Amino acid sequence: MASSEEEGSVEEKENAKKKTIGTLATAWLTFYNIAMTAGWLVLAIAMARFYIEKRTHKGLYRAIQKTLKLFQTFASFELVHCALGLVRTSVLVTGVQVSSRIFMVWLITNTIRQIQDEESVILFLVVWTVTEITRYSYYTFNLLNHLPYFIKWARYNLFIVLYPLGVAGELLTIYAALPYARRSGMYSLRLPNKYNISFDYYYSLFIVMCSYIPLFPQLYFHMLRQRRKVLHGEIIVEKDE
Ligand SMILES: CCCCCCCCCCCCC[C@@H](O)CC(=O)SCCNC(=O)CCNC(=O)[C@H](O)C(C)(C)COP(=O)(O)OP(=O)(O)OC[C@H]1O[C@@H](n2cnc3c(N)ncnc32)[C@H](O)[C@@H]1OP(=O)(O)O
Repeated sequence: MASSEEEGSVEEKENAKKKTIGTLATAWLTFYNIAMTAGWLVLAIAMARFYIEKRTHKGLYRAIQKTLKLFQTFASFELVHCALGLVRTSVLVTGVQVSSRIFMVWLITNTIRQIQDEESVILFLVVWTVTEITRYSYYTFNLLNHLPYFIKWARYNLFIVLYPLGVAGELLTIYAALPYARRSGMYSLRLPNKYNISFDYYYSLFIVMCSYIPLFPQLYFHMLRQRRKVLHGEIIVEKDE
């Protein structure tokens, strides 16, 4: 049987280990949030400069696409953060949010070039940019324990308008992509083939569009609950999501 002295030192070691992990996690999250805020700020400046110089939105997506793809893909780390328990967020909610963005960037706007100049693309780009600058700066200042009230206010109020606008931009963009997806037969597998399976990207886009109906309200109500908790101090018992 271990003596009480030995037990005490095991506990001390465990506590020290937890503290080190906590410090490392905070350092990583601070670095990550600063990098993401900077990335989205660079995007905002690039978009504003493009529009001021060219006076048109045509060609804007092509001009900023590398930065967008880099930082939106980097957002996949958010799934790792909640899976590892570094942040108190549901993997499911984050998964839906991140995967829909990755899908929009890589499988819609990046691959279907003909739609890159659509106004709806600019709509979701502007909305995402405002959202992410606010969100990542909120996380950064929160971690540093110096959160200005206007950032807190913006984080938990702007989404009320920005979320529906972003969703509208995304849905209109997928809708604009439909004819090109149908004509090109891209990412589709027709029968007969050696795997004996068929997949139609065009129809799967309809499924994605329909999936916004049950999934978007979940995200929106999740944010409304967060808003009540953070701005009005309501204690909310979250069900396992
Ligand atoms: C394969 C094809 C799939 C297709 C699926 C199609 C269906 C799609 C339907 C959904 C459509 C979504 C569309 C969307 O892209 C449109 C837009 O985004 S429009 C723009 C407006 N959007 C927003 O405002 C929401 C932005 N997103 C988020 O806020 C988050 O992603 C979300 C997961 C929704 C919510 O975040 P969270 O639950 O984390 O809320 P909090 O910010 O309050 O954080 C909770 C606590 O965790 C701490 N935290 C979280 N992340 C960090 C971090 N990076 N660093 C440090 N701390 C972090 C946070 O501080 C909170 O801690 P505490 O409670 O202690 O204060």
